[in-house]
Amino acid sequence: MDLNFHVVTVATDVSRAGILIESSRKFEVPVLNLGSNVPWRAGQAGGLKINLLKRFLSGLDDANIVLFVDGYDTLVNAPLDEIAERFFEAEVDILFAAQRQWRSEKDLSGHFPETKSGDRYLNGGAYVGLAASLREFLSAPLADDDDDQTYLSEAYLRHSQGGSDIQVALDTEARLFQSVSAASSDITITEEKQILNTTVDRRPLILHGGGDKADKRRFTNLGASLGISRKQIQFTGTNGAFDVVGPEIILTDFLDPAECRKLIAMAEDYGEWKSMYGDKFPAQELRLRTLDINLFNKLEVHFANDLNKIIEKYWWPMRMICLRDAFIIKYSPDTQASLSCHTDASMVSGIVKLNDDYEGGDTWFHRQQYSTKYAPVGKMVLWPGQVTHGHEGREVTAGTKYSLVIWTSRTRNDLNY
Ligand SMILES: O=C(O)CCC(=O)C(=O)O
Ligand SMILES: [Fe+2]
Repeated sequence: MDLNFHVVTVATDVSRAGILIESSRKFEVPVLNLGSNVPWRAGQAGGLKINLLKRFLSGLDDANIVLFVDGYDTLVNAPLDEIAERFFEAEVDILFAAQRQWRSEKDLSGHFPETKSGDRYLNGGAYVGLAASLREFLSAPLADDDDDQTYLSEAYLRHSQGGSDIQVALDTEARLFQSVSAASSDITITEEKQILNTTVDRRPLILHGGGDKADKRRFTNLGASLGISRKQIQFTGTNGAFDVVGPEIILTDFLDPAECRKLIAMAEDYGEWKSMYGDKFPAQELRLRTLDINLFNKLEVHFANDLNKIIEKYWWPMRMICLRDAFIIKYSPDTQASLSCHTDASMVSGIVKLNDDYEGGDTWFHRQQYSTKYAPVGKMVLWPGQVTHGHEGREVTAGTKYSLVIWTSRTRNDLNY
Protein backbone atom coordinates (compact mmCIF):
# COMPACT_ATOMS: atom_id res chain seq x y z
CA MET A 1 0.00 0.00 0.00
CA ASP A 2 1.51 3.34 -1.03
CA LEU A 3 -0.85 5.47 1.01
CA ASN A 4 1.84 6.32 3.55
CA PHE A 5 -0.66 5.29 6.16
CA HIS A 6 1.00 4.24 9.42
CA VAL A 7 -0.70 2.39 12.24
CA VAL A 8 1.15 2.86 15.52
CA THR A 9 0.64 1.81 19.12
CA VAL A 10 2.50 1.93 22.42
CA ALA A 11 2.71 -1.46 24.14
CA THR A 12 5.64 -1.42 26.56
CA ASP A 13 4.52 -4.91 27.65
CA VAL A 14 3.77 -6.58 24.35
CA SER A 15 2.40 -9.68 26.10
CA ARG A 16 -0.68 -7.55 26.87
CA ALA A 17 -1.29 -6.59 23.25
CA GLY A 18 -2.61 -10.02 22.17
CA ILE A 19 -5.97 -8.85 20.84
CA LEU A 20 -4.51 -6.00 18.79
CA ILE A 21 -1.83 -8.31 17.42
CA GLU A 22 -4.32 -11.06 16.50
CA SER A 23 -6.77 -8.67 14.86
CA SER A 24 -4.13 -6.82 12.87
CA ARG A 25 -2.66 -10.13 11.71
CA LYS A 26 -6.09 -11.28 10.56
CA PHE A 27 -6.52 -8.18 8.36
CA GLU A 28 -2.84 -7.83 7.48
CA VAL A 29 -2.63 -4.38 9.05
CA PRO A 30 1.00 -3.65 9.94
CA VAL A 31 1.18 -2.11 13.43
CA LEU A 32 4.33 -0.38 14.59
CA ASN A 33 4.92 -0.60 18.35
CA LEU A 34 6.53 2.66 19.48
CA GLY A 35 6.77 1.18 22.99
CA SER A 36 9.11 -1.74 22.19
CA ASN A 37 11.94 -1.80 24.68
CA VAL A 38 10.74 1.36 26.39
CA PRO A 39 10.84 0.87 30.16
CA TRP A 40 7.56 1.73 31.86
CA ARG A 41 7.92 3.33 35.28
CA ALA A 42 5.24 2.58 37.85
CA GLY A 43 2.77 5.45 38.14
CA GLN A 44 3.50 6.68 34.65
CA ALA A 45 0.38 7.87 32.86
CA GLY A 46 -0.47 8.30 29.20
CA GLY A 47 1.89 11.24 28.62
CA LEU A 48 4.60 8.79 27.60
CA LYS A 49 2.37 7.47 24.78
CA ILE A 50 2.01 10.95 23.33
CA ASN A 51 5.68 11.78 23.71
CA LEU A 52 6.59 8.61 21.83
CA LEU A 53 4.08 9.51 19.13
CA LYS A 54 5.47 13.05 18.89
CA ARG A 55 8.96 11.63 18.41
CA PHE A 56 7.65 9.36 15.65
CA LEU A 57 5.79 12.23 13.95
CA SER A 58 8.86 14.46 13.98
CA GLY A 59 10.53 12.16 11.46
CA LEU A 60 7.62 11.98 9.00
CA ASP A 61 6.85 13.98 5.86
CA ASP A 62 3.70 16.10 6.02
CA ALA A 63 1.80 13.90 3.58
CA ASN A 64 1.82 10.86 5.85
CA ILE A 65 -1.25 9.72 7.75
CA VAL A 66 -0.93 8.22 11.22
CA LEU A 67 -3.49 6.12 13.05
CA PHE A 68 -2.76 5.76 16.75
CA VAL A 69 -4.41 2.98 18.76
CA ASP A 70 -3.93 1.96 22.39
CA GLY A 71 -2.00 -1.27 22.76
CA TYR A 72 -3.92 -3.33 25.30
CA ASP A 73 -7.59 -2.75 24.52
CA THR A 74 -8.01 -2.02 20.81
CA LEU A 75 -8.79 -4.19 17.83
CA VAL A 76 -9.08 -3.57 14.10
CA ASN A 77 -11.82 -5.29 12.11
CA ALA A 78 -10.94 -4.40 8.51
CA PRO A 79 -7.95 -4.10 6.15
CA LEU A 80 -5.99 -0.86 6.03
CA ASP A 81 -7.53 0.50 2.80
CA GLU A 82 -11.04 0.30 4.26
CA ILE A 83 -9.85 2.03 7.42
CA ALA A 84 -8.18 4.77 5.35
CA GLU A 85 -11.36 5.17 3.26
CA ARG A 86 -13.43 5.89 6.37
CA PHE A 87 -10.96 8.56 7.43
CA PHE A 88 -11.09 10.23 4.01
CA GLU A 89 -14.90 10.16 4.07
CA ALA A 90 -14.85 12.17 7.30
CA GLU A 91 -13.10 15.05 5.44
CA VAL A 92 -11.19 16.28 8.46
CA ASP A 93 -7.49 16.54 9.31
CA ILE A 94 -7.74 14.65 12.60
CA LEU A 95 -10.51 12.31 13.75
CA PHE A 96 -10.75 11.09 17.36
CA ALA A 97 -12.78 8.22 18.77
CA ALA A 98 -15.63 9.43 20.98
CA GLN A 99 -16.71 8.01 24.31
CA ARG A 100 -19.73 8.15 26.56
CA GLN A 101 -18.19 8.76 30.00
CA TRP A 102 -16.03 11.64 31.14
CA ARG A 103 -13.07 9.93 32.86
CA SER A 104 -10.43 12.57 33.52
CA GLU A 105 -9.87 14.26 36.87
CA LYS A 106 -10.08 17.72 35.38
CA ASP A 107 -13.72 18.30 34.47
CA LEU A 108 -14.04 19.72 30.96
CA SER A 109 -17.21 17.76 30.23
CA GLY A 110 -19.44 20.85 29.92
CA HIS A 111 -17.60 21.89 26.75
CA PHE A 112 -18.74 18.86 24.76
CA PRO A 113 -22.22 19.04 23.25
CA GLU A 114 -24.65 16.13 23.37
CA THR A 115 -24.72 13.79 20.37
CA LYS A 116 -27.14 11.36 18.79
CA SER A 117 -25.05 8.30 19.62
CA GLY A 118 -24.58 9.35 23.24
CA ASP A 119 -20.82 9.33 22.73
CA ARG A 120 -19.74 12.94 23.12
CA TYR A 121 -16.30 13.10 24.75
CA LEU A 122 -12.89 12.71 23.21
CA ASN A 123 -11.36 9.26 23.59
CA GLY A 124 -7.57 9.35 23.56
CA GLY A 125 -7.23 5.63 22.82
CA ALA A 126 -7.79 5.83 19.07
CA TYR A 127 -7.34 8.65 16.55
CA VAL A 128 -6.10 9.27 13.03
CA GLY A 129 -4.77 12.32 11.26
CA LEU A 130 -2.37 13.90 8.80
CA ALA A 131 1.19 13.96 10.14
CA ALA A 132 1.51 17.74 9.80
CA SER A 133 -1.81 18.36 11.56
CA LEU A 134 -1.03 15.92 14.35
CA ARG A 135 2.37 17.57 14.86
CA GLU A 136 0.73 20.93 15.31
CA PHE A 137 -2.12 19.55 17.39
CA LEU A 138 0.36 17.89 19.77
CA SER A 139 2.81 20.80 19.91
CA ALA A 140 2.24 21.74 23.57
CA PRO A 141 4.75 19.98 25.85
CA LEU A 142 3.66 17.33 28.33
CA ALA A 143 5.44 15.10 30.86
CA ASP A 144 5.51 11.33 30.58
CA ASP A 145 3.38 11.10 33.70
CA ASP A 146 0.77 13.67 32.62
CA ASP A 147 -2.73 12.47 31.81
CA ASP A 148 -3.04 12.11 28.04
CA GLN A 149 -6.83 12.26 28.08
CA THR A 150 -6.82 15.75 29.65
CA TYR A 151 -4.02 16.94 27.37
CA LEU A 152 -5.83 15.77 24.23
CA SER A 153 -9.20 17.12 25.35
CA GLU A 154 -7.70 20.55 26.06
CA ALA A 155 -5.93 20.58 22.68
CA TYR A 156 -9.16 19.52 21.00
CA LEU A 157 -11.15 22.33 22.63
CA ARG A 158 -8.49 24.87 21.62
CA HIS A 159 -8.53 23.71 18.02
CA SER A 160 -12.25 23.18 17.61
CA GLN A 161 -13.26 26.54 19.08
CA GLY A 162 -11.68 28.62 16.32
CA GLY A 163 -8.22 30.06 15.99
CA SER A 164 -6.86 27.03 14.13
CA ASP A 165 -6.99 25.98 10.51
CA ILE A 166 -6.75 22.32 11.46
CA GLN A 167 -10.05 20.54 11.10
CA VAL A 168 -10.52 18.26 14.11
CA ALA A 169 -13.58 16.16 14.85
CA LEU A 170 -14.84 13.54 17.23
CA ASP A 171 -16.18 10.39 15.61
CA THR A 172 -19.49 10.59 17.48
CA GLU A 173 -21.25 8.81 14.59
CA ALA A 174 -19.04 5.70 14.81
CA ARG A 175 -17.83 6.15 11.25
CA LEU A 176 -14.51 4.50 12.03
CA PHE A 177 -14.14 4.13 15.81
CA GLN A 178 -16.35 2.60 18.47
CA SER A 179 -15.56 2.90 22.18
CA VAL A 180 -16.92 0.11 24.31
CA SER A 181 -18.45 0.46 27.72
CA ALA A 182 -20.15 -2.32 29.62
CA ALA A 183 -23.31 -0.21 29.66
CA SER A 184 -23.55 0.57 25.94
CA SER A 185 -26.36 -1.68 24.76
CA ASP A 186 -26.25 -0.39 21.18
CA ILE A 187 -23.16 -2.32 20.02
CA THR A 188 -23.70 -5.72 18.46
CA ILE A 189 -21.79 -8.06 16.16
CA THR A 190 -23.55 -9.01 12.96
CA GLU A 191 -23.54 -12.45 11.32
CA GLU A 192 -20.96 -11.15 8.84
CA LYS A 193 -18.74 -10.36 11.83
CA GLN A 194 -19.09 -6.63 11.55
CA ILE A 195 -19.43 -4.23 14.45
CA LEU A 196 -22.84 -2.54 14.36
CA ASN A 197 -23.86 0.53 16.31
CA THR A 198 -27.64 0.31 16.21
CA THR A 199 -28.30 3.86 17.47
CA VAL A 200 -26.56 5.54 14.55
CA ASP A 201 -26.78 2.53 12.21
CA ARG A 202 -23.06 2.53 11.43
CA ARG A 203 -20.50 -0.22 11.12
CA PRO A 204 -17.30 1.09 12.72
CA LEU A 205 -14.03 -0.72 12.00
CA ILE A 206 -11.97 -0.12 15.14
CA LEU A 207 -13.06 -1.07 18.63
CA HIS A 208 -11.55 0.44 21.75
CA GLY A 209 -12.20 -0.99 25.23
CA GLY A 210 -10.80 1.18 27.95
CA GLY A 211 -12.58 2.29 31.07
CA ASP A 212 -13.07 -0.09 33.94
CA LYS A 213 -12.76 -3.87 34.25
CA ALA A 214 -16.35 -4.47 33.17
CA ASP A 215 -15.77 -2.41 30.01
CA LYS A 216 -12.60 -4.37 29.29
CA ARG A 217 -14.47 -7.64 29.66
CA ARG A 218 -17.19 -6.42 27.31
CA PHE A 219 -14.46 -5.52 24.83
CA THR A 220 -12.90 -8.97 25.15
CA ASN A 221 -16.29 -10.61 24.63
CA LEU A 222 -17.06 -8.51 21.55
CA GLY A 223 -13.62 -9.45 20.23
CA ALA A 224 -14.40 -13.12 20.79
CA SER A 225 -17.70 -12.69 18.86
CA LEU A 226 -15.66 -11.26 16.00
CA GLY A 227 -13.46 -14.35 16.14
CA ILE A 228 -10.56 -12.41 17.60
CA SER A 229 -8.98 -13.29 20.90
CA ARG A 230 -5.57 -13.29 22.43
CA LYS A 231 -3.62 -16.15 20.96
CA GLN A 232 -3.96 -18.95 23.45
CA ILE A 233 -1.18 -19.84 25.81
CA GLN A 234 1.08 -22.62 24.46
CA PHE A 235 2.22 -25.30 26.89
CA THR A 236 5.74 -26.65 26.40
CA GLY A 237 5.99 -30.37 25.67
CA THR A 238 8.24 -32.26 28.09
CA ASN A 239 9.17 -35.18 25.80
CA GLY A 240 9.08 -37.28 28.94
CA ALA A 241 12.04 -35.41 30.46
CA PHE A 242 12.20 -34.38 34.12
CA ASP A 243 14.73 -33.88 36.92
CA VAL A 244 14.52 -35.11 40.47
CA VAL A 245 15.19 -31.97 42.52
CA GLY A 246 14.30 -33.12 46.04
CA PRO A 247 12.95 -36.12 47.97
CA GLU A 248 9.98 -37.26 45.85
CA ILE A 249 9.96 -33.87 44.13
CA ILE A 250 10.43 -33.51 40.37
CA LEU A 251 10.84 -30.60 37.99
CA THR A 252 9.79 -30.43 34.34
CA ASP A 253 9.14 -28.00 31.48
CA PHE A 254 5.73 -26.35 31.36
CA LEU A 255 5.60 -22.76 30.02
CA ASP A 256 7.96 -20.43 28.27
CA PRO A 257 8.70 -17.26 30.29
CA ALA A 258 6.94 -15.21 27.55
CA GLU A 259 3.84 -17.38 27.96
CA CYS A 260 4.04 -16.84 31.74
CA ARG A 261 3.95 -13.08 31.17
CA LYS A 262 0.96 -13.50 28.87
CA LEU A 263 -0.87 -15.53 31.51
CA ILE A 264 -0.17 -12.89 34.20
CA ALA A 265 -1.44 -10.17 31.83
CA MET A 266 -4.62 -12.18 31.13
CA ALA A 267 -5.21 -12.69 34.85
CA GLU A 268 -4.63 -9.03 35.67
CA ASP A 269 -6.91 -7.92 32.84
CA TYR A 270 -9.59 -10.22 34.25
CA GLY A 271 -8.79 -8.76 37.62
CA GLU A 272 -11.04 -10.71 40.00
CA TRP A 273 -9.07 -12.49 42.67
CA LYS A 274 -11.03 -14.59 45.15
CA SER A 275 -10.23 -16.76 48.13
CA MET A 276 -10.50 -20.53 47.92
CA TYR A 277 -9.57 -21.08 51.56
CA GLY A 278 -12.69 -19.66 53.20
CA ASP A 279 -12.17 -16.41 55.00
CA LYS A 280 -8.70 -17.14 56.27
CA PHE A 281 -7.02 -15.14 53.51
CA PRO A 282 -7.93 -12.09 51.46
CA ALA A 283 -9.04 -12.65 47.88
CA GLN A 284 -5.97 -13.53 45.81
CA GLU A 285 -6.78 -16.51 43.60
CA LEU A 286 -8.19 -16.96 40.13
CA ARG A 287 -9.29 -20.34 38.81
CA LEU A 288 -8.09 -21.04 35.30
CA ARG A 289 -11.51 -22.38 34.26
CA THR A 290 -13.01 -19.03 35.35
CA LEU A 291 -10.40 -17.01 33.52
CA ASP A 292 -10.70 -18.97 30.29
CA ILE A 293 -12.52 -22.30 30.11
CA ASN A 294 -10.90 -23.15 26.77
CA LEU A 295 -7.47 -22.67 28.26
CA PHE A 296 -8.38 -24.96 31.14
CA ASN A 297 -9.64 -27.56 28.65
CA LYS A 298 -6.39 -27.27 26.76
CA LEU A 299 -4.40 -27.78 29.96
CA GLU A 300 -6.49 -30.86 30.74
CA VAL A 301 -5.44 -32.33 27.38
CA HIS A 302 -1.81 -31.34 27.92
CA PHE A 303 -1.91 -32.94 31.36
CA ALA A 304 -3.40 -36.20 30.06
CA ASN A 305 -1.08 -36.48 27.05
CA ASP A 306 2.13 -35.20 28.53
CA LEU A 307 2.57 -34.36 32.23
CA ASN A 308 0.70 -37.44 33.35
CA LYS A 309 3.18 -39.66 31.48
CA ILE A 310 5.99 -38.27 33.60
CA ILE A 311 4.01 -38.61 36.81
CA GLU A 312 3.11 -42.23 36.07
CA LYS A 313 6.70 -42.99 35.15
CA TYR A 314 8.30 -41.48 38.24
CA TRP A 315 5.65 -42.57 40.75
CA TRP A 316 5.12 -46.02 39.20
CA PRO A 317 2.85 -47.96 39.75
CA MET A 318 0.44 -45.17 40.62
CA ARG A 319 -2.18 -44.78 37.84
CA MET A 320 -5.32 -42.95 36.84
CA ILE A 321 -4.51 -39.41 37.75
CA CYS A 322 -6.64 -36.61 36.30
CA LEU A 323 -6.24 -32.87 36.35
CA ARG A 324 -8.74 -31.60 38.87
CA ASP A 325 -8.17 -27.89 39.04
CA ALA A 326 -5.68 -25.18 38.19
CA PHE A 327 -5.47 -21.68 39.58
CA ILE A 328 -3.29 -18.62 39.60
CA ILE A 329 -2.34 -17.20 42.99
CA LYS A 330 -1.13 -13.66 43.54
CA TYR A 331 0.85 -12.57 46.58
CA SER A 332 2.13 -9.14 47.59
CA PRO A 333 3.21 -7.54 50.89
CA ASP A 334 0.11 -5.33 51.14
CA THR A 335 -2.49 -8.00 50.34
CA GLN A 336 -1.88 -11.71 50.88
CA ALA A 337 1.86 -12.11 51.48
CA SER A 338 2.10 -15.82 52.38
CA LEU A 339 0.24 -19.11 52.64
CA SER A 340 0.63 -21.08 55.87
CA CYS A 341 1.91 -24.65 56.00
CA HIS A 342 -0.56 -27.24 54.69
CA THR A 343 -0.95 -30.39 52.64
CA ASP A 344 -3.08 -30.32 49.49
CA ALA A 345 -6.32 -32.17 48.80
CA SER A 346 -4.61 -33.36 45.64
CA MET A 347 -2.95 -36.64 44.62
CA VAL A 348 -0.02 -34.98 42.90
CA SER A 349 0.31 -31.22 42.99
CA GLY A 350 2.29 -28.90 40.79
CA ILE A 351 3.46 -25.34 41.12
CA VAL A 352 4.87 -23.01 38.47
CA LYS A 353 6.55 -19.70 39.20
CA LEU A 354 5.08 -17.28 36.64
CA ASN A 355 7.58 -14.56 37.55
CA ASP A 356 10.56 -14.05 39.85
CA ASP A 357 10.88 -10.28 40.18
CA TYR A 358 9.87 -10.25 43.85
CA GLU A 359 11.63 -10.89 47.15
CA GLY A 360 10.95 -13.82 49.49
CA GLY A 361 7.93 -15.88 48.49
CA ASP A 362 9.54 -19.28 47.85
CA THR A 363 7.47 -22.39 48.47
CA TRP A 364 9.04 -24.32 51.34
CA PHE A 365 8.62 -28.07 51.93
CA HIS A 366 9.65 -28.41 55.59
CA ARG A 367 9.98 -32.23 55.85
CA GLN A 368 11.99 -32.38 52.61
CA GLN A 369 13.91 -29.15 53.32
CA TYR A 370 13.26 -28.17 49.70
CA SER A 371 12.65 -24.63 48.48
CA THR A 372 11.42 -23.55 45.04
CA LYS A 373 13.78 -20.56 45.21
CA TYR A 374 15.98 -21.88 42.41
CA ALA A 375 13.25 -23.35 40.21
CA PRO A 376 13.27 -21.34 36.96
CA VAL A 377 10.22 -19.35 35.84
CA GLY A 378 7.85 -21.53 33.80
CA LYS A 379 9.09 -24.94 35.09
CA MET A 380 6.68 -27.09 37.04
CA VAL A 381 7.61 -28.56 40.45
CA LEU A 382 5.56 -31.70 41.19
CA TRP A 383 5.09 -33.56 44.52
CA PRO A 384 2.68 -36.02 46.19
CA GLY A 385 0.06 -33.72 47.68
CA GLN A 386 -1.82 -35.34 50.52
CA VAL A 387 0.43 -36.62 53.31
CA THR A 388 4.18 -36.32 53.16
CA HIS A 389 4.86 -32.98 51.50
CA GLY A 390 3.54 -30.26 53.78
CA HIS A 391 4.52 -26.91 52.35
CA GLU A 392 4.03 -23.20 52.76
CA GLY A 393 4.20 -20.11 50.58
CA ARG A 394 6.72 -18.01 52.45
CA GLU A 395 6.21 -14.30 52.91
CA VAL A 396 6.67 -12.03 49.91
CA THR A 397 8.58 -9.02 51.26
CA ALA A 398 8.71 -6.90 48.09
CA GLY A 399 7.09 -7.04 44.66
CA THR A 400 4.27 -9.27 43.45
CA LYS A 401 4.48 -13.05 43.13
CA TYR A 402 2.31 -15.02 40.72
CA SER A 403 2.18 -18.81 40.73
CA LEU A 404 0.14 -21.32 38.82
CA VAL A 405 -0.92 -24.34 40.87
CA ILE A 406 -2.37 -27.59 39.56
CA TRP A 407 -4.25 -30.15 41.59
CA THR A 408 -5.02 -33.70 40.50
CA SER A 409 -7.33 -36.48 41.65
CA ARG A 410 -7.94 -40.19 41.18
CA THR A 411 -11.27 -39.66 39.44
CA ARG A 412 -12.43 -37.18 36.89
CA ASN A 413 -14.74 -34.41 38.14
CA ASP A 414 -13.72 -34.91 41.75
CA LEU A 415 -14.28 -31.30 42.67
CA ASN A 416 -15.02 -31.66 46.37
CA TYR A 417 -12.43 -30.03 48.50
O1 LIG B 1 2.09 -20.41 45.90
C1 LIG B 1 2.68 -21.10 46.70
O2 LIG B 1 3.85 -20.85 47.05
C2 LIG B 1 2.02 -22.28 47.32
C3 LIG B 1 0.66 -22.56 46.78
C4 LIG B 1 0.07 -23.78 47.36
O3 LIG B 1 0.71 -24.51 48.03
C5 LIG B 1 -1.34 -24.14 47.09
O4 LIG B 1 -2.04 -23.36 46.45
O5 LIG B 1 -1.77 -25.22 47.51
FE1 LIG C 1 -0.39 -26.31 48.50
